[in-house]
Amino acid sequence: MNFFQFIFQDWESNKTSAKGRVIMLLFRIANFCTTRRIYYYLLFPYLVFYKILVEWFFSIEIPWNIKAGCGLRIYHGQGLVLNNQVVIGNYCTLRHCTTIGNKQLPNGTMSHSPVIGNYVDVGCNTCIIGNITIGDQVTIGCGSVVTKSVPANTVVAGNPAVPIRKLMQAVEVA
Ligand SMILES: CC(C)(COP(=O)(O)OP(=O)(O)OC[C@H]1O[C@@H](n2cnc3c(N)ncnc32)[C@H](O)[C@@H]1OP(=O)(O)O)[C@@H](O)C(=O)NCCC(=O)NCCS
Ligand SMILES: CC(=O)OC[C@H](N)C(=O)O
Repeated sequence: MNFFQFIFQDWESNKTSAKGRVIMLLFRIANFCTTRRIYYYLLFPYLVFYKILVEWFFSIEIPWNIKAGCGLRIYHGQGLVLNNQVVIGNYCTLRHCTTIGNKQLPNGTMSHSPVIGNYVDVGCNTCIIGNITIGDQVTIGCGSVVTKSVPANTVVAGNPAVPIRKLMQAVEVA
């Protein structure tokens, strides 16, 4: 998928949220700098602008260099923090007051960050931390704390998050 297809898919996914559309457009331009080193140097002033506008003023931390699939939906656009090692699949939804990141291990090092599959729907006020994988088409209930991997087609909720339902119908993953 090329740069313009990403922008088109995000635009479509965020059609109910003008703020989501703006954030994703700004992110995709910044994320374009990961494609070649030269773009990083040429667009460095833009990366500074992106960081100041989106992090400081919008209170959204989507690092410019994360791997994020197409059609990423940002609902409400407040208080979202992602570690720069997070990987997000296609057509996921992220809501406000959500953190996806690493944790300190007993030996003092930092863990990897979660890898999120396709069509994952993350409820508001959620923390997903550690070296874990969230399978395709998982739904995470609002207020959940997820510290363990979640198999595909599962609804989890709570602190700690536990499966509350298994989805019978899986959508076809692009
Ligand atoms: C997880 C979720 C998708 C489940 O929806 P559902 O399938 O309709 O589930 P139900 O309401 O039938 O609840 C099933 C059980 O899970 C519990 N449960 C549901 N959501 C929960 C949550 N977020 N945290 C803890 N428990 C939850 C219910 O209390 C119920 O428990 P019980 O069987 O002991 O009575 C939904 O509750 C949710 O949290 N969606 C997030 C949406 C969101 O973020 N909205 C904010 C918009 S800004
Ligand atoms: C706060 C609220 O109910 O928002 C609804 C929105 N469609 C969402 O799922 O995030």
